[in-house]
Amino acid sequence: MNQTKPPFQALASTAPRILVVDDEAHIRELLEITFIKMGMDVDSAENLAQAREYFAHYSYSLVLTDMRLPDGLGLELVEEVAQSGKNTPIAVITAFGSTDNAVVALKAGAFDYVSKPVALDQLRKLVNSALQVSQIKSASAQIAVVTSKLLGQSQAIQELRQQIARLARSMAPVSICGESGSGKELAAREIHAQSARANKPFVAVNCGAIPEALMEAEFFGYRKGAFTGATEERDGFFQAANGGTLMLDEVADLPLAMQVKLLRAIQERAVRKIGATAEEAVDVRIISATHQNLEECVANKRFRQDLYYRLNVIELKLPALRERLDDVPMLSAGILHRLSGKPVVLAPDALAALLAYDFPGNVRELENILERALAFAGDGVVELADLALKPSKTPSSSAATAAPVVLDLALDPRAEIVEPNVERSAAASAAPSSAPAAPDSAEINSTADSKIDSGTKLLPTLAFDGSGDLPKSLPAYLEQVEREIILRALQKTRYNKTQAAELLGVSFRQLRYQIQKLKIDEAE
Ligand SMILES: Nc1ncnc2c1ncn2[C@@H]1O[C@H](COP(=O)(O)OP(=O)(O)OP(=O)(O)O)[C@@H](O)[C@H]1O
Repeated sequence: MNQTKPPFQALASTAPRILVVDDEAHIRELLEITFIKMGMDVDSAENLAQAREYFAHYSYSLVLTDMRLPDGLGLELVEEVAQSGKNTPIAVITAFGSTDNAVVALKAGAFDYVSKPVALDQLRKLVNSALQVSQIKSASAQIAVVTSKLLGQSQAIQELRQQIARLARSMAPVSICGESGSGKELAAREIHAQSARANKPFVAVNCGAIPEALMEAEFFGYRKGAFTGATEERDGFFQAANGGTLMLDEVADLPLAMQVKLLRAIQERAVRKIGATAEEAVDVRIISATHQNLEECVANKRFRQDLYYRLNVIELKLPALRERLDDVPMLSAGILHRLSGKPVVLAPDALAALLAYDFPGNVRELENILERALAFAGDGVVELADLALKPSKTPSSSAATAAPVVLDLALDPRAEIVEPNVERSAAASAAPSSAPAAPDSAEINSTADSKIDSGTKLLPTLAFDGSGDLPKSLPAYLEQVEREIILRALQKTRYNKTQAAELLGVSFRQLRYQIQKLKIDEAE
């Protein structure tokens, strides 16, 4: 405990050093003892002025400050430390129940917070994360540039990569917005991969894909015997992501009742399994994403303001591809290389056509276009016609023999990126078999085995009968086939997209993308 020693002497110790700022002597003492037991050196300050002096003289692995101090607010220190350029993680101690303060501090640059009364195990976790952050902090900016999977050299993407590297050092919830296919999930994965949580799970949950009746079980888990069919205890998404990151994709699709439960879990950092009496602590960083305007959802009362406030601590905006078309050459080269595994080039007029396109489906659409083009391209060159960007172009007859329906869906490059032991997407895991059944599951089970017939069977219902003349436009024809099949699957599943996707053998995201792309009105 160094408060009585003459300050600012040269340091002999190489142990991590922590600065505790609190005006209450007994709290300082408790914290000092805890940190010393953890093998750290501790300096204590009882007000802002002292804290500033310490911070100016020493390098710290963590600063931990109370919010209310005799000569000012802990928030001022948060801002000063965050802007000091020293990359020191700072965390705040908030009064019990004062989560608003925590949000304000996180927004100002705090790395994390603990609430009074301070739980020692939470404190230890916080310190361990801070130490890891300090260790990786200098390397992380370089890692971001060298190993980022977010391709592109545009100003917007460079800034995005820098923002991600900064966000990776904090625990603050991040809300990612951007059009469909613009890279929101990829960005979330990067934040996780560059954070101190990288070796813990990243769990992506598609909130729009979980039947409402199963949500609580999916998010929080359940105890054996909690309801009929709960034959064994099961963890939910929160437990699966413990220590790591939980991505709530399409968060605007959460029903209001679930929003209340989620807010509580996030605030308390604890969840209660269905059928359990006690809560269990969970240490999860939340990243949410949506392509909808959350503020509008709040204004329309479809999204709770308090949850919005809690999730939207830091906002990350993904630019649409049409706003950064200068990234198209690099993205195309990267995607073609990934898909074909050998050198493939874009003919100059093909590249020019892509540069003139506005990509309503963003990078995912570019991937789709290139994947389809690769199927047509020969000799390692993708020609303009292979892109099939303009429906008026007459396709070659050899292309017309390709199996049409399978083509667009099966070749979709967005097959879920499954990383070993980290992924548990809601769409993929669907309902726990033993959890309460979705209202229409009985009907689905009866059809689940019989996948929709292959495209050739459907052809007679379309203008082209496959026997003589070629269709006037192959892309338009294929779209029509695809639209018809998707509509049939949707009707058959009473517009349950998760089950329709299962029926068609594609992922939920793939189906949702096709529905948007083909502008399928679900009331059709
Ligand atoms: N900058 C990028 N560099 C390389 N690939 C990218 C980039 N941005 C997106 N992608 C790729 O585009 C596809 C779509 O990205 P992603 O799934 O992250 O989008 P999204 O915004 O989460 O979509 P949705 O809103 O539909 O959930 C993925 O295959 C992803 O790897």
